[in-house]
Amino acid sequence: MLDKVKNVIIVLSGKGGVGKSTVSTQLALALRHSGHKVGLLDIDLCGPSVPFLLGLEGSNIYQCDEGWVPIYTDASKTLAVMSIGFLLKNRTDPVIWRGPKKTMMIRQFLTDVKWEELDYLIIDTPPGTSDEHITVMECMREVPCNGAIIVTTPQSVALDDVRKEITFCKKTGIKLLGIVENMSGFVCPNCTNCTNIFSSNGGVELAHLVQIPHLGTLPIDPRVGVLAGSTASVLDELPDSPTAQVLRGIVQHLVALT
Ligand SMILES: Nc1ncnc2c1ncn2[C@@H]1O[C@H](COP(=O)(O)OP(=O)(O)OP(=O)(O)O)[C@@H](O)[C@H]1O
Repeated sequence: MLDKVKNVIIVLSGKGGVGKSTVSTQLALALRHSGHKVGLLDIDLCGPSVPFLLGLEGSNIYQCDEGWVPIYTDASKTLAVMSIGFLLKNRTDPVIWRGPKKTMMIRQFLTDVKWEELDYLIIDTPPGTSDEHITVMECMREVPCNGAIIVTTPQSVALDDVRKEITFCKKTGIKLLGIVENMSGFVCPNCTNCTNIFSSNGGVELAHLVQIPHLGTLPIDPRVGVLAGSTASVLDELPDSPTAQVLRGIVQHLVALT
């Protein structure tokens, strides 16, 4: 039930391991930090990472008359989370499902979860343009979907796949809100200097090429990895970091759009 959800934002990438779930969780935490009520829906059925990233593994979903109740991270219910990870008996159990079953599960996440009043619902997706993406795009025709944020790393091997995702969004009519370039350079934990280990600027150039906004460039920052496993926001824990600055900018951009 998405009738009480004001804004829906999908986080996508053609490539695995580029930091979609990290960006999704930190964006959800940053929106909450700025006073919004937020939901985070993980539709990566085969590799759900949101329960781990927020330290919610082992949490159990229960059902009320109106549907599944999402996991709330705090008593004030400012962050609601749903993932298949909460429905598996063991976190190492594989989900071996064909398309129709995946489609049914994602539809249930959108229609059978009792999402309370939310300012933003962030949807974290698996890599690629498969059943999960097609289903969510179909469902988005019926709800107030603001559009998609594309996450990429700067290397051309990721950018090529990300371009496919952009074409997919255009074909399915989902608005592209912008590109986030992640893992762009390494911030030394000792001197805080940033070194470009791989290439840099690929996301910026792609945004320019496909004429969508570049929302920001996030460095590799081991301190961000350390925050995984808790509901600690980069904005609270590392307020002066380049990551926090970029997240603040993305939040401002999204709030201005919505
Ligand atoms: N900017 C960053 N700085 C440091 N570590 C990062 C950063 N972004 C992501 N990571 C780390 O990289 C790993 C992969 O990130 P994440 O799980 O978010 O990627 P993903 O794109 O969602 O992967 P998947 O292919 O499962 O969808 C995680 O261990 C995460 O902590």
